[in-house]
Amino acid sequence: MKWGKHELLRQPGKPKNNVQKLMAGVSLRQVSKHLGGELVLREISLDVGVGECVVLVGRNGSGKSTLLRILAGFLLPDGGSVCQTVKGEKMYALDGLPRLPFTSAEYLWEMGRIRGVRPTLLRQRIHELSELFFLGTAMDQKLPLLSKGTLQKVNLIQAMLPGPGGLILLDEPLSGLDIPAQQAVVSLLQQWKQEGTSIVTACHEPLFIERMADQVYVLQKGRVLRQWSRSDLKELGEPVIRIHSLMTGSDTELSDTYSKLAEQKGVLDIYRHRESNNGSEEFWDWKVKRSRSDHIIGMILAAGGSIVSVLQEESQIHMERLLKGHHPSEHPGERVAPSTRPHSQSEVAGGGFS
Ligand SMILES: Nc1ncnc2c1ncn2[C@@H]1O[C@H](COP(=O)(O)OP(=O)(O)OP(=O)(O)O)[C@@H](O)[C@H]1O
Repeated sequence: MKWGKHELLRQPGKPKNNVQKLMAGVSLRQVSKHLGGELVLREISLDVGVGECVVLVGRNGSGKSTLLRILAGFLLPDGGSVCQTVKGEKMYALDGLPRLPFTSAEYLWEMGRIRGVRPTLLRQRIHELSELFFLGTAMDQKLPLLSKGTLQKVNLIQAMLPGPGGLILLDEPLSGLDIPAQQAVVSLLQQWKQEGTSIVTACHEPLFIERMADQVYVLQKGRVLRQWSRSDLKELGEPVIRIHSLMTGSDTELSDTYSKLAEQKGVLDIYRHRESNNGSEEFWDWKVKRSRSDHIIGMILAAGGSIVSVLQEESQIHMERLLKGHHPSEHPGERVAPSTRPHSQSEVAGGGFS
């Protein structure tokens, strides 16, 4: 389902595209914050343009939630300045939605009213968002009884009631959500971004980062370790498809096939899993560029292999390395020569899935 078929959340007169990206939508300069006697944010400077998405990544305790709370105005910085010229509402879905004794529907209604959304519009928005996030009967359940993922959906919906424009702050928005709900959130946020909504979010989902981020700030112990831009993410190249194939033949034949196919354009990695020491069957896990996947599947079949499964789109961001400060497109490992080993071990060409 594509949000906006009713055009309700589109602000009249606002262009859908070509939103001017002002570097001064939100600016933090040298912001520091102590909590419990500890310096948890150290001289953070950050700019969010209008219609830009900034993603904060970092290990637990690196300061992401504290930074979001400062942007939301829940915490005041001890040092530095926060300047916001973004027009429109400031919306937030931060961690820890209180489990108040309301049903989801009651809670969303009250939150919308507090935010000043007119009743007719509010009713429409609650209806559309609850459908989009597949809330179903959970609308009539009390918040304390909701599952973690469902509570997260309610949290996101309450943040989105004012509609696009302004600034939205999201702490791990996809956490606990099922795949359809994750996809719904990402496509809605993509649409909101195009309509000029500035987004700041702590998120560790590589595909979210790849699709949404204009800037990525890597936090480490309260500092900005690295900052990456959209152009850095563009170096990631196109999305990746995983193919699982069954290959048959003698050791020599399989090695020949491997040598031939591993060099094909668009092949990024191949893991070889031998079924048994004596047998002539191997499972190969492939990582290939999407644009070459049909061609490579054809080559596998032509080599006498069969396709066990094809999985869609994997992000090329290596999160662990990103958190350590490496460039988003940098991958570990080099291609190694193929060899055959027992089933318990696997071979890898060109690094690994990790
Ligand atoms: N109210 C508080 N009092 C004292 N220390 C706090 C408080 N809130 C957070 N901290 C500390 O501040 C540091 C940063 O916490 P924060 O929640 O911002 O990190 P985070 O990057 O969001 O972590 P996580 O990924 O686990 O959510 C941590 O060391 C945390 O223990």
